[in-house]
Amino acid sequence: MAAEEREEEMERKSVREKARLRLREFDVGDRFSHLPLPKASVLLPLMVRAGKLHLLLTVRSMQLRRSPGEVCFPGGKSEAIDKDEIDTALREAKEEVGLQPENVEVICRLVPGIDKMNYLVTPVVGFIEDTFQPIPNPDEVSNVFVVPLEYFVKPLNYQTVPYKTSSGYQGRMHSFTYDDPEHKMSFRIWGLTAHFAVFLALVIFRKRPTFEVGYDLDNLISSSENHFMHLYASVYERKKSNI
Ligand SMILES: CCCC(=O)SCCNC(=O)CCNC(=O)[C@H](O)C(C)(C)COP(=O)(O)OP(=O)(O)OC[C@H]1O[C@@H](n2cnc3c(N)ncnc32)[C@H](O)[C@@H]1OP(=O)(O)O
Ligand SMILES: [Mg+2]
Repeated sequence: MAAEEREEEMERKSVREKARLRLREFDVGDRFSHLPLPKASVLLPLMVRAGKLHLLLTVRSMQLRRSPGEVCFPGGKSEAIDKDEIDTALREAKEEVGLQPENVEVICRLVPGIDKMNYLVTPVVGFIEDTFQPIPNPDEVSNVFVVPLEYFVKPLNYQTVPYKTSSGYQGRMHSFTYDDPEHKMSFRIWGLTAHFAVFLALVIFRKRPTFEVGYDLDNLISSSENHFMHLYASVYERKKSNI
């Protein structure tokens, strides 16, 4: 290995090691697994490219019934064969973009979110190699692209949009437009996907973003869990009153 390559390899390892340590502090493990909602998982695939962390994202096929054409992470609903949320994320990533589970270094599970169908969606963070060549399954995925993780704290094109869930919970959603130099295309990343990407960037970079977030950044762990519990309470109350 040439000296330059050796240096690059060492830099890659140190970027990964720093991120790994920060992520482990935020690992929720199976603490939310008992909640009585249908389950889904997404894989937040991190890679180091040109010395910087990047996230891999997909564009959903236009043929899908749910959220066609939207940007999301590889992922999907839990199936009976899945042992836990990590299994679901890895199985779905294999099905959707041809990522082999043995090529993912799983680091942690982060605080879940709730989607518009009231699924409990667990984000699983894992490292992949930057040499990974996705094989999109055309039934589910129409495109795959990568975004520097830093974009989710320091975007060039950002909006915040109001939303109200079916359970009556009101909030604001992040919406990023990313001009991808590789595909020479713009991608809009919003909603739950943007929410997970922002949280991941906050956990890893520990710096104040250039836009408002609904967290106390000095107490990110408790603040993110409180945020989720408010959302969950509103969904739970609604489900109870519908019984
Ligand atoms: C409250 C905020 C709400 C929002 O944020 S909306 C704004 C932006 N959108 C987002 O952020 C996307 C958020 N959603 C997601 O990430 C995903 O929908 C979520 C929650 C992880 C669930 O994963 P999905 O991908 O919907 O589920 P999935 O992968 O299990 O299945 C998708 C559909 O594909 C189908 N499918 C699976 N394998 C297939 C195959 N081999 N050939 C053809 N179709 C196949 C599967 O049946 C499913 O269809 P359906 O949804 O049941 O109609
Ligand atoms: Mg899916």
